[in-house]
Amino acid sequence: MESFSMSLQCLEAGLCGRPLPKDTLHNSSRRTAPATPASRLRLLSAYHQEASQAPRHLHDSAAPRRTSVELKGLCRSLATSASPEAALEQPGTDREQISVVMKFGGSSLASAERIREVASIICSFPEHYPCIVLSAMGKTTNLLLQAGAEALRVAPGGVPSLAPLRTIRELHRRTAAELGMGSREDIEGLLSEVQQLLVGISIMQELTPRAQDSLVSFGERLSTRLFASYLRSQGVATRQHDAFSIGLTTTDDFQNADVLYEDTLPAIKAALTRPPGAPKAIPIVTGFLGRGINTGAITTLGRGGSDLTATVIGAALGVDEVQVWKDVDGVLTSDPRIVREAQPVPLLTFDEATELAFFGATVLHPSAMQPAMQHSSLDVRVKNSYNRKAAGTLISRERDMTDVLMTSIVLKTDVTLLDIVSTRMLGQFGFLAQVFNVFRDNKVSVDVVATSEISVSLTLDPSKIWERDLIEEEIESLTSAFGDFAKVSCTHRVSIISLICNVAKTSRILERVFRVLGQENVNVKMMSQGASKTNISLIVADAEARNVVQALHNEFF
Ligand SMILES: Nc1ncnc2c1ncn2[C@@H]1O[C@H](COP(=O)(O)OP(=O)(O)O)[C@@H](O)[C@H]1O
Ligand SMILES: N[C@@H](CC(=O)OP(=O)(O)O)C(=O)O
Repeated sequence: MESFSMSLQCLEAGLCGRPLPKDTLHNSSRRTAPATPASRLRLLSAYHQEASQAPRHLHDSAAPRRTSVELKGLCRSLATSASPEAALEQPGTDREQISVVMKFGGSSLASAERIREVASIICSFPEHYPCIVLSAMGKTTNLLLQAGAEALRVAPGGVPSLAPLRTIRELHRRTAAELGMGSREDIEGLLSEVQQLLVGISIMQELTPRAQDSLVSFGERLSTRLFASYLRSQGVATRQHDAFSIGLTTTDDFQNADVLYEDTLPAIKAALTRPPGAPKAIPIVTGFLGRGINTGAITTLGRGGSDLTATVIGAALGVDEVQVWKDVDGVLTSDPRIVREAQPVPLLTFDEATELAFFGATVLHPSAMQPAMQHSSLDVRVKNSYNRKAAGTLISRERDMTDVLMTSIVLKTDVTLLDIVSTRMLGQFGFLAQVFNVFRDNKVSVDVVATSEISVSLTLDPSKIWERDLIEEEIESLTSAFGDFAKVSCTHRVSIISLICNVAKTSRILERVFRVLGQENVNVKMMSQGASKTNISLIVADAEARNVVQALHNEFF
């Protein structure tokens, strides 16, 4: 254990480790000219080669459970290339301020074994002073949501034995024990607080969006305390922060709050900037959570919102790179659950990543690129915590599109399609404005739109509908809101297939797309080319969608 403690201490002091090729991180403190896409590709492949020479157990997700003795070996193997003295001479080994934000999602934190792996990943970037953003462990957020729903169906006395609550309790206690930490007061305190909240929900027989956000916040509050304690037990100075206590301020839209950047960025910068001479500690910050500006209550940033927390913190601190560590080799050419042979995409622009996330690729939060695009000059790198050797995906402002045709194929299912036809004469003035006023007044988001002079076809964002328990009822009230100025027909269960592609080559792309659709005997209900110039959307029936995605993937990759 001592050796691992030492290595992590060295990491904290910026002394230890097998330095990765500096430029591969694209965030050295000595960054000079921005790397061109081609040079970044070369650097990515250099990193790939270098990393693949590391011991097998560093990247093999099937490797046996690592004991502390093995962990010692791992840290030693990371510290082979330089003596502390030599390492000191390298740039970035003695950072005064945070130089990188690293976010680890639930899948990277599913067990004690994964938590050890995350610690060793952090250890493998000795040239950086990291800020760590964590999601809840494994499926804890889903379990908390289930516990909330079940609390409404049981008497208060039945709450302590609710199955999801028991699973959460056991997971955190077992993990703490397996990490050698035994019973921890802070963890036990939060576990009893979450139980009290569930009892309250059961007594009130009410689960408001506000209470639900407080409820799910326990996932990240638990994981960050557990991880910070673990690193401390290994000799690394850490400081746990709840993002809502260090100034991450949002609107009061519970369950899907928007970050208020003017308030948030300076507050986070002040909270996480180390005063000169103060002892160094790695901040471990809750992802996903904020504080509502008017209510002062805990809010959440939408499912998968920890990616956004990471980029918000990165923008506040002015770092060059935010790394989001997942369970896949980067952003892939399609959802691997639909297309097994999907491949990593090495480079993406922020626009492409945003479209991809918005149209259904759950790998990134749809707003996560916003701080990078609007409030800083950072890049985002998607990496695999189960396979460090994989180069990952580098997301930046621009890339060379000369040779790009198709980048990724994304599927969003269970969408509702509305066809809205004017009942008035051709060329009716203000028809489109009237249509969109109805959506504004009903606060319903629209995904894909296609228009003619007297009709509009559009799809409704299923996540927004689901969050507000709309579905049938709300769609009915929405359609009646069109009154007598339009006739509305509604088709449920359609899918949006979004082709994230080089729209400058539309003719070549569509010629191949329609050939495939013809071969598959599939009829497209609607088509739209995004204003962002990175996306062509096709609307097809749900039942046909997965086959179409697979067939298009075969065609283009
Ligand atoms: N285009 C895509 N590229 C990569 N992963 C995708 C894509 N579309 C969907 N996914 C899914 O996203 C998952 C990773 O996102 P997520 O589970 O939110 O990670 P984390 O919880 O670690 O932040 C993958 O396991 C994969 O199943
Ligand atoms: N725990 C939250 C926030 C999050 O970002 O999670 P993940 O990084 O595991 O997708 C969720 O499940 O939505």
